[in-house]
Amino acid sequence: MIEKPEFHPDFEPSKVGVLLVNLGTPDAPTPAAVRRYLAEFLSDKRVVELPALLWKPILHGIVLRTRPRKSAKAYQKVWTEAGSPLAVHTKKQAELLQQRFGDAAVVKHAMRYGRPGIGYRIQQMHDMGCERILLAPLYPQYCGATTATVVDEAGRQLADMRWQPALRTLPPYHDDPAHIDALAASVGASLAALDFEPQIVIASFHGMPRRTLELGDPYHCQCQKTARLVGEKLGRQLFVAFQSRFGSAKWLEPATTDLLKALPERDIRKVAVFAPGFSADCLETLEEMAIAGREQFLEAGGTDFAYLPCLNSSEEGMAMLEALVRRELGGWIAG
Ligand SMILES: C=CC1=C(C)c2cc3[nH]c(cc4nc(cc5[nH]c(cc1n2)c(C)c5CCC(=O)O)C(CCC(=O)O)=C4C)c(C)c3C=C
Ligand SMILES: [Fe+2]
Ligand SMILES: [Fe+2]
Repeated sequence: MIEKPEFHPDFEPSKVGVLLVNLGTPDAPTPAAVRRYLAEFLSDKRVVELPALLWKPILHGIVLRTRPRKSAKAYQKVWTEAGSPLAVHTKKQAELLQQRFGDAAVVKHAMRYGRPGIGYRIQQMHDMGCERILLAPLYPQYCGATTATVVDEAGRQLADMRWQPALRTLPPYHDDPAHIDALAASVGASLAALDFEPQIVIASFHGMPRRTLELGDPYHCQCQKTARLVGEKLGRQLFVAFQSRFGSAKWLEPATTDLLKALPERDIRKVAVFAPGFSADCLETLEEMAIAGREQFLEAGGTDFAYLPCLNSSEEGMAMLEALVRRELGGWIAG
């Protein structure tokens, strides 16, 4: 029998990990917690692409003094007993995906801002024996402010590790048939359950500064493609709009709020809105669309408004995630 050298450490058997990542959310719906979250999020150069000398005084002198209180009020409207909806859905997605993979992979979730952090999770999974990790940013459309910053953050963690896991990243899945089928099935079922027939259905994506489109970010085109493909599958045209405008620069248009306010004048009084850029419902969909968007539309003269939920941890959504992840794990786990 060959003796193990005394200095040789014990290793866990090699495992495969899957890390689902979403944006992040405050720890509590309070101004202090929201301020901590916004300070981290809005200091990311991938999110606000302004020179630091110009942006830091605005961020610390204006934004972080005013926005936390306003945003905390918005968070309070959607907060649940289990916590922030985004955190609840993302955790659940990881738990259900873990059940689908069983012993074949270790599945965890992380947040780009706030907790649990990406670096913490990569280290934890590596300590558990994951020598191969699939990093899966849960953004169907690629955007520097979302997908790229997740990969940047993982890179910072790897830079500090003596023994790095091998890393793969999930590509954008805006036009993946599994994604389009899941969205069409989910939206189709939600529309069929309504007690009114919407005259139009709006696909509302998170907005981005228009400049990012001019600089070559594929986000705008990928949003248009998702909406076109889902529309084809549903057999109806979808209207694309962009929500959550931030700051005074020009953002992608049309803005969802402007569209909702203008539609009743054109005698469009029954609408349904869904948010195919979000893999889980969150502040931006539940407060900005389902609550504020509804009010804006009804005040402008609309009569019927429906917000249709994201895929979240629905059967369609989980089947899609499993299909995407299984494909990306090709060669790492048995077919
Ligand atoms: C410059 C500002 C912002 C850019 C660019 C931006 C891009 C972007 N964001 C998401 C997804 C989410 N954003 C969320 C919240 C949120 N977003 C911004 C600003 C920008 N987003 C702010 C200030 C906030 C915080 C809330 C507020 O104060 O209004 C969330 C929800 C988080 C939650 O806790 O529920 C998500 C998800 C995408 C997909 C995107 C670019 C494509
Ligand atoms: Fe955002
Ligand atoms: Fe485009």
